[in-house]
Amino acid sequence: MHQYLNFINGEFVATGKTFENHAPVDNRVLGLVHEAGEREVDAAVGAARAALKGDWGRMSVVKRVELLYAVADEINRRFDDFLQAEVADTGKPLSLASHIDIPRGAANFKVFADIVKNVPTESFEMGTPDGGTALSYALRSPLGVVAVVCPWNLPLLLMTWKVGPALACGNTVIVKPSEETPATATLLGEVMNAVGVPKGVYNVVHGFGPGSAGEFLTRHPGVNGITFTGETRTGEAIMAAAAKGVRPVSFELGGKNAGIVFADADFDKAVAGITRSAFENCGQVCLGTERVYVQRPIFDRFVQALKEKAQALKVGPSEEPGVGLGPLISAEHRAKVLGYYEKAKAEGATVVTGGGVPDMPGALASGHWVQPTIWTGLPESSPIVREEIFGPCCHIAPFDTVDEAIALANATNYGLATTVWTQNLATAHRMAREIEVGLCWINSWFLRDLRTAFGGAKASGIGREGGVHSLEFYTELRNVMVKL
Ligand SMILES: NC(=O)c1ccc[n+]([C@@H]2O[C@H](COP(=O)([O-])OP(=O)(O)OC[C@H]3O[C@@H](n4cnc5c(N)ncnc54)[C@H](O)[C@@H]3O)[C@@H](O)[C@H]2O)c1
Ligand SMILES: O=C/C=C/C=C(\O)C(=O)O
Repeated sequence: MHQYLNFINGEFVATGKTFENHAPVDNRVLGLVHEAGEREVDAAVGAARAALKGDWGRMSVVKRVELLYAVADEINRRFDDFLQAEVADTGKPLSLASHIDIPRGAANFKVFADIVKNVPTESFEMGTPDGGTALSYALRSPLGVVAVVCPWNLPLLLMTWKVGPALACGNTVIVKPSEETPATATLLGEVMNAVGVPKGVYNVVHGFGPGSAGEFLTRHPGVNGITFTGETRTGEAIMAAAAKGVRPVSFELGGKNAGIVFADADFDKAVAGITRSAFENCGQVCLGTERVYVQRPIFDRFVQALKEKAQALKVGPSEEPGVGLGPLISAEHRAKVLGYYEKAKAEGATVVTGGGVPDMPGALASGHWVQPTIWTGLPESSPIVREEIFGPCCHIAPFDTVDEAIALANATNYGLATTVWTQNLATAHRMAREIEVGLCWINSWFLRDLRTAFGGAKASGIGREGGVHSLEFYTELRNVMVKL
């Protein structure tokens, strides 16, 4: 039976306490995960602290950057190991993991290695009251020991999106992967040892949230900052933990994103874009679209076209060619999503397609499958339109004016992302300016330039990561004033 061990101070560490890791495609047991207790979390924080004081803390930026490039190259050299591990843990299609998850898992190290190598700081010269001058210059130093708490939907990508800049800025990290997806964070420990990253720089503790590794880590007084991606309500709990000791947080949280399609849009591109944003990764993407608003003249045509796209999605296991939709991550999450499917029916929604569970053959019948689903006809007040479902489903409603589209999109406590489809420049820029989100895609979705600011507004997050913006969280900026 495969064992997923903790990774502390360069060593793989078993504990006496394990839990099963299940494959979403057929619920088979993939292995046993060794849950870290307070002792292991304390050891990981101690190792990270020691590394800051050791070789890693004394290492030049040039050498650090070389090591991060080596990490990326080793991930790419072991591409298939990471691909198989990620696909087993999540059930996502091979095509998706091989084009997005694993390549980005490596790229996240290279982009921040390049940024820290090239980013300038500031300097000012001023006149002083005695008629002389003074020179100020800024220095960046590492934040210190950083806790990285990760979700299960894009496990490697979202973990290295944080570990990459953290290490590039000279910090050390303790990663707490989701209990649903332990594999690739553990595998990265092998990579760190293989390329010579000093022990204690990268640590992994497995477990759950409350009363387990997640809580022990975020409450640990030796942690200098917490970067977290997950549900908004989890963010609230972690923020409370971070308050003791006044530790900074960087949060990527939940969303209930709107997709807005104007009558003048390129119709086929808009249909393809909304299909991706609603159903990719089985709807388990925080940036995904669960609320679609379509301008009235093309509403019926658009609903029909999206229905055809949803019904054309091949549902099946990762390795099957042409699979477009895998399972949800767990039986628990599937029960949550199916609860919303039932709620929509009970509220009288028009079920355009889906709303249930596909028939799967053999062992696959034990997987966490749901049908891609489209609803119309519900009021904006419905929980289906208000609450994050995080599954392959969306509600489509018509609108008439730009003002109405903006009001509909903004009528949520979330503020993560939106995707707007129009060929009218004025409309596009007005939507971009007035929609209250951190990420606005025009005639595109999930198109990523890693140098740009990434994050959510309102209840969807705190702070921005990406490009030089990551340095604001992962470093302390010190101003030095010299009297000349
Ligand atoms: N904004 C983004 O970039 C982004 C990206 C991916 C996922 N998400 C969000 O994440 C959610 C899905 O992921 P999930 O179900 O893993 O989220 P989750 O909040 O349930 O768990 C995320 C991580 O937090 C840990 N955790 C839970 N409670 C904790 C606590 N009290 N203290 C410390 N750690 C705790 C979990 O063990 C897990 O590792 C969705 O809401 C989705 O929108 C957001
Ligand atoms: O599910 C959420 C996806 C988040 C994506 C990123 O953080 C990224 O592309 O850097």
